[in-house]
Amino acid sequence: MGRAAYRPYAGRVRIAFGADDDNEVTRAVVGYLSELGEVVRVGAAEPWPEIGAGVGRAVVEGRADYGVVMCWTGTGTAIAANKVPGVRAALAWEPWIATGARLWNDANVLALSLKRLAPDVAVEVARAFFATPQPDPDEAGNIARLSTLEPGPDPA
Ligand SMILES: O=C(CO)[C@H](O)[C@H](O)COP(=O)(O)O
Repeated sequence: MGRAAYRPYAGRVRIAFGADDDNEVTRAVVGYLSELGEVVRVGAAEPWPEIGAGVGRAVVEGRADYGVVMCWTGTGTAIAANKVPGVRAALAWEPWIATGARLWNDANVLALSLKRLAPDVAVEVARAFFATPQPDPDEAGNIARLSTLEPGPDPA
């Protein structure tokens, strides 16, 4: 899977973005996302669980096509986003992981650490995520299986 496999997005994408802190890494990522499409900011002043879940809800409710969450580790917002049924949030720290999350997991939310990635690396990871628009068709069964693991509605 080399760089030649990456394809740019055809149209403008709507990206829900939430972070529980603001630094040069979050600003670099938001700058890149703003070039890519429309950035829908979610819950800047809220604690990380609300930010992660808020971004997840924006995606599954169709207010955004994808989400990006950031916190110190990236893990808390990823966990919170994954509590929302229909979200497939993936923590990535290098481009190959982000590409694989799109290809093999159809991840719809990218989670990044705002403390442990350099700004240019964070942007490269996001670029890899958004340059991979279609999941691998061979993984369709496994990706569909994920939704069967989600809790169903409470019995009446
Ligand atoms: O990485 C995080 C969660 O995984 C948070 O960003 C980190 O724990 C800081 O949170 P708070 O400002 O609420 O102490």
